[in-house]
Amino acid sequence: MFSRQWVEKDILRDVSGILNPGMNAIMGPTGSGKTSLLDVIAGRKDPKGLKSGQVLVDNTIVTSDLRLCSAYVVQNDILMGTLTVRENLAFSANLRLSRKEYSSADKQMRVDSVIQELGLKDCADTKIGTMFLRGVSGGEKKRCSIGMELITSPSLLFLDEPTTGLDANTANSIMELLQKLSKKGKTVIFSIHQPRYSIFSQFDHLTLMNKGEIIYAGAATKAITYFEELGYKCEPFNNPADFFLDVTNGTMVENENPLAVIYRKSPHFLNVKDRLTQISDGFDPEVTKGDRVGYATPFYYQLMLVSGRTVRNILRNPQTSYAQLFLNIFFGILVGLIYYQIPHTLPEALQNRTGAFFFLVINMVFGNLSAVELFISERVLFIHENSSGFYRTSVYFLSKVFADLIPNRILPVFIFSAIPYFMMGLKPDVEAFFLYCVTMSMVSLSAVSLAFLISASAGSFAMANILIALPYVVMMVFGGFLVNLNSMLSGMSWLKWASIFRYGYNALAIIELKDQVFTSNYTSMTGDMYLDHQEIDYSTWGFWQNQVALTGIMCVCLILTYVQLRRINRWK
Ligand SMILES: Nc1ncnc2c1ncn2[C@@H]1O[C@H](COP(=O)(O)OP(=O)(O)OP(=O)(O)O)[C@@H](O)[C@H]1O
Repeated sequence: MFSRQWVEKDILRDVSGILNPGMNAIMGPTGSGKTSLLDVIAGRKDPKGLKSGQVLVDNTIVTSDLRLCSAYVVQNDILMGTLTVRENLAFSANLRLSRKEYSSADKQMRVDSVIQELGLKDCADTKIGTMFLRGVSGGEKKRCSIGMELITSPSLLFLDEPTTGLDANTANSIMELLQKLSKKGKTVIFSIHQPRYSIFSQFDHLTLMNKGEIIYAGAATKAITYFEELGYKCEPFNNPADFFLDVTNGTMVENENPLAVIYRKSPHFLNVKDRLTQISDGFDPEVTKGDRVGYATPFYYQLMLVSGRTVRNILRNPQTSYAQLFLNIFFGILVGLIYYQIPHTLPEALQNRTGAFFFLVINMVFGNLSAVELFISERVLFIHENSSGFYRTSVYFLSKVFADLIPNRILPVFIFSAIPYFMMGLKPDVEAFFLYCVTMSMVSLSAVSLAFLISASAGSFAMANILIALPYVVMMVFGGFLVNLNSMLSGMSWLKWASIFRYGYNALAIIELKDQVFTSNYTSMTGDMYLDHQEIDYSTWGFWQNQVALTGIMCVCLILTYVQLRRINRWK
């Protein structure tokens, strides 16, 4: 149960070749290793998995830096659904084109020309679409994904199955566009499953894969002759792509791949091997290490654009924000009604006040549970954009803090705080009200920060829900209201130091009860006496230490959130 056994699997074996500018197709049946090969060449596979071999681009060893200066179109389109096609393209252009070389007008022109080239004019101002919002069609989405990469005019373009899921005409027009680019001297490398003839005829170079090995790599036009020489006949009118798949099917003999063995002995491969040996002989890894590639745009500019997009996304998808606001108003009124005009007579005066404070803190903490979805729902988008050089991790993190934490988590708190404060008839004092709002905001911020940390650490909602429930419930028990912390086992009571509930509850109790006098028929009791009895330090520092502790929890959680975002695995 506790020991993990890793089973090693050979996914690519003895794969060598040279790809030049032009249309380079990687073809083969499903599971033959097309995507794996593409990812290795593109520097997107975890180097730990590569046991031997080297990939060179322009005589430079491929590192993850290649991701910043090449383009990669993934199989499942990853776009911001609430933005239009034009806005998505502009986002890519603004972040990935250097401001020194391109003015705003130049970037605008590039967006327009990509829209023109990809035939996206009719849907340029249509939103991409989300789960709840019908947007552009699948083909238009695919073209937009390609456009996001073409914006930078990359000399090296990788595409993982660019035609999968598209109708024949759309697939054809996309391949024609890629061919046009390749004619301009760009190296287009793509995996493709079963192209029709008109698409196949656009390939310059073909790499045929079967079970992780190459069974042919060379000019696409010479592939049929190669297999005919081996005794395989392509029937007239048969699509060569279908013919190659038929050839690969059924050629495995136990663990042997005879076609791969024959290919490795062919004069063509020996020739390629000689050229590769020459390249590696004249290759000095130190001299050819290549300069570190940086981001195209500065930090503050990225922050402005990514925050702007986050705000726009919230405004166009306002359900969560509305629900948050509605929930705050509803619970504010509910608390106000339950504890309406708390009297100054004992025992209600103390019981209702302390009960109300605990209820308010519970609402503040649990009302922010929605924050756990923040990094999970955008995880794929973040990984794709971050690893493709759109923006730094710190930019993404700060954009969430500015565009989500402040408007979504602080503003509604003031509404929630103000409603019950006056309905309950708490201290009619401006300073007390202000300190009460500060405390509620700090409770909200520290609870949200903890939710952010869980969100950045968990891969799924289910996991995040389990992980968030545990600290919230433990902190509630150690909040000082449900159980007397002094009577607790000393081995457990230290947990009170990490309880957001305790700091929030203590601060609210100090603000309201300090210097108040409560009476009953024959006796009177001061708030200070109650605070003494509960061992709550109500000195000035005693009050502020709760705020310091909440700030500390918030800072630690936010720093750890950033660390977790950096640790997310970007390798495929
Ligand atoms: N991380 C991994 N762990 C285990 N097996 C893997 C891993 N990555 C790839 N494979 C296996 O390697 C083989 C090649 O996978 P790959 O995705 O490259 O194939 P493909 O030719 O692109 O297939 P398809 O056309 O279906 O996308 C498959 O059998 C796959 O299950």
